Amino acid sequence: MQIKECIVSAPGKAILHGEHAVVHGKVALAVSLNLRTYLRLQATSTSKVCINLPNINTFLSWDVTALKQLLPDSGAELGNVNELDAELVRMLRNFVGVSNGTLDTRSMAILAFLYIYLCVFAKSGELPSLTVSVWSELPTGAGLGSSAAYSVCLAAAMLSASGTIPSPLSDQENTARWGEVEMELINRWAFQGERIIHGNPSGVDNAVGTWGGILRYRSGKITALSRVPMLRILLTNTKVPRSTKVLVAGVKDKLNKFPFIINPVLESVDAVSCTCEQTLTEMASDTPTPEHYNVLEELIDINQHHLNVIGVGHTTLDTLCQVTLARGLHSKLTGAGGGGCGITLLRPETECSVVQNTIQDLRDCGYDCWETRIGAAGVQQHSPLAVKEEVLEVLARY
Ligand SMILES: Nc1ncnc2c1ncn2[C@@H]1O[C@H](COP(=O)(O)OP(=O)(O)OP(=O)(O)O)[C@@H](O)[C@H]1O
Ligand SMILES: C[C@@](O)(CCO)CC(=O)[O-]
Ligand SMILES: [Mg+2]
Repeated sequence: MQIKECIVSAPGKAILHGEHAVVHGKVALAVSLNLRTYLRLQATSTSKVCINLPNINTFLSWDVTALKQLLPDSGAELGNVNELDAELVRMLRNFVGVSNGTLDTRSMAILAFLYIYLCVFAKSGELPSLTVSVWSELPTGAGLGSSAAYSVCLAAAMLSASGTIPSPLSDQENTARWGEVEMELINRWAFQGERIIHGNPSGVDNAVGTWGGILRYRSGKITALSRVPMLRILLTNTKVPRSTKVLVAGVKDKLNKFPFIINPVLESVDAVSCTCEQTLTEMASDTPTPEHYNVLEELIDINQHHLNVIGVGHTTLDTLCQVTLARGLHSKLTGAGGGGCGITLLRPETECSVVQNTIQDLRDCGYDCWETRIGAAGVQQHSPLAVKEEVLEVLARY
C-alpha cells in the first residue's frame, strides 16, 4: 500500500455555555481557539507502528505482525464508523495491558490511536508500518478540548494516509481544508476516539475541532453561527488536573439520583445557551451596546452557579470568579470543570491596564492566563512549509 505522508492540525475549543447539559441533549455554544494540535504521519519500512506523544511523555512501537493478529479472521467488518466496536476495545485493552475503567492519560491516548489505526487501515485492506508524532499547544486535560483535537488529527491523518479521503493540498497551497463530505467522515471517526477517551461524549468538542468557528450544537446537530460579534476572551488555566470522563459520569449519577432537581438545572442551562445565542445574533446585526454585554455577563454568572450545583465546580474556579469580579469582569469554567480552565469575558471598553492587572492577579494565584482569539479554522492539512518552525522541529525530533 502506498502510504500518503501528511501533516494535519486541529484547534482546541472553549465552551461558552452548555457543557455537561449538552451530554443530555441540551444546546451548547462552542468556539474554536487559536491553539492547535499538530500530527505528522510518516511511512516507514521498519514493519513497525510507532507513536510519539511528547506532551504526555509516551513513545511506543508495535510490530505490524502483532497488530495483524487483532484483525478478525473472517474479514468481518471491523469498527463501524457509527458505533464503537466494544469487542475490539476489549482486545486492545488486553493487547496494551490496561484494565477496563482506567483513567491513565497514556492508556487512553494509545487506545484511541490503535483503534482508529486498525479500523481505518483494515478497511483499506492492509496494515502499513508508519510513525505518528503528535504535538499540541493545548494543555492536556484542562477543558480546552485536547482529547478532541487529538482524535480529529488521528482521524484526518489516517483517513488521508490510507487514501480513504483525498488530500486537499494543491501545488499552490501550503494549507488546505477538506470538503464537507470528508469532514463529516473525519468527525465521525474522531467521535469514536472521543468515546474511548471520554466514555460518553456529546460530540461537541470533535465538531469544533473538525469545523472550527463558532458552533451551536445539540444532539449531533451542528449549526455554524456566521453572524457573531468578535468577542474578547481571557483564558485561565487553574492547572488543577481533572478527567472529563469522571466529571461527566458524576453528573449522570446526580441526574439519576435527583432527576427532579437536576433536570430543571439542565433545562435552565439550555435556556442560558439559547439566550446567549440570541444576544450574540442581535449584537452582530446591530451595534453591540453595553446592555448586550451586561446580558452576556449575567448569563455567565448564572451558568457558573448552575455548574456548581451539578457538582463540577472547584475552589480554584471560585477564586477565578472572585478575582476577576474584583476587577469588574465575569468568569465561568469551560469544558468539564473540576479544575482545568475558565473563561472571562472582556468588554470592548475594558482598558488594557485592567486586562493586564487581572492577568497578573491570576498569575499571582498560580494560574496560567492569557488573552485568546476565537473562531480559528477547523481541521487542516499542511505542507511542512506552512508549519511553524518550532512545531516542525518537535514533530521531526522522533
Ligand atoms: N497532545 C496529546 N497527546 C496525547 N494524548 C493527548 C493529547 N491531548 C490529549 N490527549 C488525550 O486526551 C486526554 C485528555 O482528555 P480530557 O477529555 O480529559 O481533557 P480535555 O479534552 O483537555 O478537556 P475537555 O474534554 O474538558 O475539553 C489525555 O488523557 C490523553 O489521553
Ligand atoms: C463536559 C462536556 O460537555 C464538554 C467537555 O468539553 C463533555 C461533552 O460534551 O462531551
Ligand atoms: Mg476532552
